[in-house]
Amino acid sequence: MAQKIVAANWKMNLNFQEANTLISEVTNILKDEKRNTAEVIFAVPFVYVYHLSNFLKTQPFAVAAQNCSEHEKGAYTGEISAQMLASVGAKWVIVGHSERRLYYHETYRIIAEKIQRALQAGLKVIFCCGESLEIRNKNEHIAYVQNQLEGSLAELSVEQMKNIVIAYEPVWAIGTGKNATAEQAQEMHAVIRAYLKKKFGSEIAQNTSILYGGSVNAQNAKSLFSCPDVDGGLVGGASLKAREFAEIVKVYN
Ligand SMILES: O=C[C@H](O)COP(=O)(O)O
Repeated sequence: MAQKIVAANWKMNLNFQEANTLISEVTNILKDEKRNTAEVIFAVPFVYVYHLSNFLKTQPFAVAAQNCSEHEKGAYTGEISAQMLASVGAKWVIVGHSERRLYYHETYRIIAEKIQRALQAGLKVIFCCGESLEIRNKNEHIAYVQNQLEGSLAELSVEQMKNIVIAYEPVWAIGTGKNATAEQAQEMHAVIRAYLKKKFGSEIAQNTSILYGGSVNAQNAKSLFSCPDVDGGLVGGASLKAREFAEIVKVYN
């Protein structure tokens, strides 16, 4: 059975003070709840990873970074390695987000290398995939996502796959307020699970969490999360509002 997960992706938002306020508000709201079944992760800007990991140390919430370098270490000015992130308390890292693929030209190969670095450093990975509107309109979305999976996950072992979560994020739904319907999400999640079964076997297919991302909010989370192959969400905009994000987490209560 795959773990249910609700992950916040703050992207490049919030100054330090705002970040502290938000995390305090969210965790305060959630701490009085009967402990829900979902794991809650906050993917925060690099510069807050150390501080927020310490802040959450005694609480049942984990910190993720939003990216890491494909290199282990050395002369890569401005880069942050997976090992550095692990050493300051990150437990997770997002890899292959469509914004990284689009704006920073991350290829399947670079993403595969980042995944290897992250796993070597002991981080768990949220691997993102998803098609653009153009590809969906050509009805090529299924083959496209299958290629993304094959392009970056194919070399992983079954053992390594135990530390991978997949986030299906159709690009046309990200930040647009236009989420995929439950049917569209379920269709692709089933495709992803079928890929996992074929490539890594039934156990990995059953136990890998597959999250949906793209305009998830407190109104649509319930219907999206009740799809049989949707194991939670990767939430952008709505994760910047304490009450709304907490409502999304509470879908699993
Ligand atoms: O990583 C999160 C996704 O890009 C979704 O962002 P959004 O919830 O603002 O659409």
